[in-house]
Amino acid sequence: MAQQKMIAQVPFRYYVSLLKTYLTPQRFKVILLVLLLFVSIGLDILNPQLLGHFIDSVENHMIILIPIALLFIGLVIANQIVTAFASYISEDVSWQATNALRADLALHCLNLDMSFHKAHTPGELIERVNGDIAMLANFFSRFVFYVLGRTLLLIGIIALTFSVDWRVGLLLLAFALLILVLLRPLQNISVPRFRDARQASAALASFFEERLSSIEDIHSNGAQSYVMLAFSRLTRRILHTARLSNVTGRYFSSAIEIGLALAVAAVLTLGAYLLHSGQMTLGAIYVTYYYTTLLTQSLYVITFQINQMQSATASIQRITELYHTPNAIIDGPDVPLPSGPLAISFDNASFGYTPDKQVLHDLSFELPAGTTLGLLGRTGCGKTTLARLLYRAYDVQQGSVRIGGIDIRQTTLETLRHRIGVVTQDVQLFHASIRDNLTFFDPSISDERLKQVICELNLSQWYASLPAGLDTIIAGGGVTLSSGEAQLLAFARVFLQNPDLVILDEASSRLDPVTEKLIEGAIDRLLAGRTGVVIAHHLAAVQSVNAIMILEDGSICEYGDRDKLATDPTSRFSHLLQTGLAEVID
Ligand SMILES: Nc1ncnc2c1ncn2[C@@H]1O[C@H](COP(=O)(O)OP(=O)(O)OP(=O)(O)O)[C@@H](O)[C@H]1O
Repeated sequence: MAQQKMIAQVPFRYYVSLLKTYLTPQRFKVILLVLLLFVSIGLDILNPQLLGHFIDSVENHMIILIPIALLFIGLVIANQIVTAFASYISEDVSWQATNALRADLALHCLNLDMSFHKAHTPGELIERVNGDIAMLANFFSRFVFYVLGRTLLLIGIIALTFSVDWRVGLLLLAFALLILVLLRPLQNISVPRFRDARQASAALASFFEERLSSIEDIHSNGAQSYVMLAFSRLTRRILHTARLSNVTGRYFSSAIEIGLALAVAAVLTLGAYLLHSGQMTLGAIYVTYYYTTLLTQSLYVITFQINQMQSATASIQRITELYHTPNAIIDGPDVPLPSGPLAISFDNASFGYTPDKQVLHDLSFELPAGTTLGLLGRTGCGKTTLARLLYRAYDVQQGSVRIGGIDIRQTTLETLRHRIGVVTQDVQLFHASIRDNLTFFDPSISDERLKQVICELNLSQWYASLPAGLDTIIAGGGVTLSSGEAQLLAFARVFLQNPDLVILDEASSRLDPVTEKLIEGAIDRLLAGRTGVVIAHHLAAVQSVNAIMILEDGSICEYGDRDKLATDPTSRFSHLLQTGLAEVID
């Protein structure tokens, strides 16, 4: 219902602004295209006149028949060349515009906040950025240029027939208006059908993407048949909606065909009457007949393109919706953060993912710059959530979070995230080379720097075993990394970024004892001279931190200097040290 409301609200000026934004950079090509269209329209109108002359000259001026015929053939060939050139430019302009829009939308999606991404599956967004935008290519090329061109042709034809005989002109004008008026209600029937069809296809893409990403669970549970059941339900919906939308589209061509038959009959009857009364020549009747079919063809093209536009309309509506989805995390005025390690402070900060459930309650603490905090607590107590607030994956609902003394809402996301390095529990690797996985496709980082970081992480031996060094392709058919190795790569990424605040979320939990030992020293080096937050389930991971915080149900249960807490027999931390973290916390 909300969607329906939104759809009804896409204003005409949005189409204009879309065209203006994406066609202005290509204005010279657009001007050339318009000129070519004019030439082509002129030729379309001129050619039947030649044929009329030809027919009228058959009886008396045989001598000029051959030149007329040759000129006619020449103009037809010229028209075809002009049309081919125009269609090349039109496709070029439309795909350039479409790709520019695609890039803008992709960037918008990448920048949208985490709550948006939790609510929309990647499959759904891929369908928007790919499927819906492909629909728009039609709008940019065929609709704009063909419809505009054909409309001009239509006006030209009607003006010319008026000059031949005002009664014929009036008849064609009435016919064109009638068809255009009839199309309006048909359009209202089609738009929702097209939209449903696109939505059904987006739902399938989203479903399949989600299932493929959990393929391991599906295999291990033998759940293929259940997946296929849901799959066939979705494909049935596609069948139903696509059938309905395509059949609705047929109404247009049927209306046009019937209209053409009526118009030709009316024009020929009128022509016969005028011929008999000596007011019209046979050639003029032929020209009128030709114009009637040309006019009908143009109406057909216009309505067919409007028909196509219906799908573009549905796409535009869905793209508009996505494009105007505001980012919940808004850049501040870019108050600069101090250089060097960054202090952290939470002031009465509260947060919940949903309004009905608060996850962190009224947190207040300060962590001086250059010190490291070990964050402990039961599963689900809010450790990861606290870390997410630091890099503004989400914003607090009450209170504030300050980094380097600055409220993080006063900085920009770029500034903030540039200064923070994060290693999360789930390391995402791309199907790309080790180099690209380390640098996030940034070519300015040299191979020497990468090798230096690999060496610092004591990964030289592992690196030597890679078949193609930094060019080794990982994931998606390439070299498969263990989760430990993947985490080591994530460490290397943070090393390269050289941040002033480092967050390690369960960073060592997946490492086997040997690998863990391997990078222990590297972690110390990574945290040295920086502020650090280490979320851990292992007490070993918080051995060298300066401060300890224990969270319980989203509140601070204990916070203080690690050594002091360790030696205070009444502290929760010293109790953990004696009993072992696993029994008490997990
Ligand atoms: N994206 C999310 N949307 C809604 N609720 C969430 C989301 N992420 C976490 N939660 C909920 O918030 C609470 C705190 O989760 P959080 O991941 O911060 O805990 P944690 O202490 O890091 O747990 P763990 O030790 O298992 O990683 C949990 O109840 C969890 O279900």
